[in-house]
Amino acid sequence: MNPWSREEFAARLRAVATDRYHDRHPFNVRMHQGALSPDEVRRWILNRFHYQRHIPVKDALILAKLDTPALRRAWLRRIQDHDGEKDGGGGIERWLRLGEAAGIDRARLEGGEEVLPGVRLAVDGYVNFCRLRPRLEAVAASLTELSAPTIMRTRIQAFETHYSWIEADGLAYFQGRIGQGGRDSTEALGLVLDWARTREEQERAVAALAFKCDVLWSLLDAIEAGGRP
Ligand SMILES: O=C(O)c1cc(C(=O)O)c2c(n1)C(=O)C(=O)c1cc(C(=O)O)[nH]c1-2
Repeated sequence: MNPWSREEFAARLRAVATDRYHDRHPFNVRMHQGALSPDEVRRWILNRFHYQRHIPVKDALILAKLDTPALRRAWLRRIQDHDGEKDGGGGIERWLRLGEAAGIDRARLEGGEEVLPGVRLAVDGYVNFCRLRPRLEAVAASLTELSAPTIMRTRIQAFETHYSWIEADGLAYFQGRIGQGGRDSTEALGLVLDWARTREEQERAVAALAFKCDVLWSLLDAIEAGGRP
């Protein structure tokens, strides 16, 4: 089978990142409508922290698959975005601040005891996918971020409107991700379009992105179902 043109391939990737994105998940819809209770918002923050803290781990696994200084330098920046260049900077710290702004102290977030089984499995699934699959698929999986700047803008507005009990400085994480997510996804899209040469490779990239949408979706399924009795 002939490969899709660059435009057709990009359009297929964008379609998956839109149609299967977790902004359509009922829990996310309720979050943005302002219908979550404070306990549900806190459950989301606690469980999503498990995802956040594993992002630099999966990015380190991807980094090890890149074979030029330029590619590694670009990917290293993602790890620094999350970990910061020194203590007290970076996205993980900002997520901890979000937790504190919502009344969850950092020891509770860092301890991770309330992370739900389904969330652990979904995050493990993503990390192991990036560990085991070739760079094309691991990078393609990050393309959910094509939809991330939009969801971040909507989320900031929803939090300001409906969850004003959360201190405003807690939203810095989302603000930072608008620019970072846009830049990261543009860069990753360029790599995937360049690397996938055959139709089979293109289809694998699309499947990797669909898998990642499922990871984000199951994360919310687990959070929606809630904790142990
Ligand atoms: O809150 C969200 O909706 C959301 C979604 C995604 C995404 O689409 O994968 C990421 C993030 N946040 C995020 O904060 C983040 O750092 C991030 C990294 C990645 C990735 O796969 O490399 N996705 C996402």
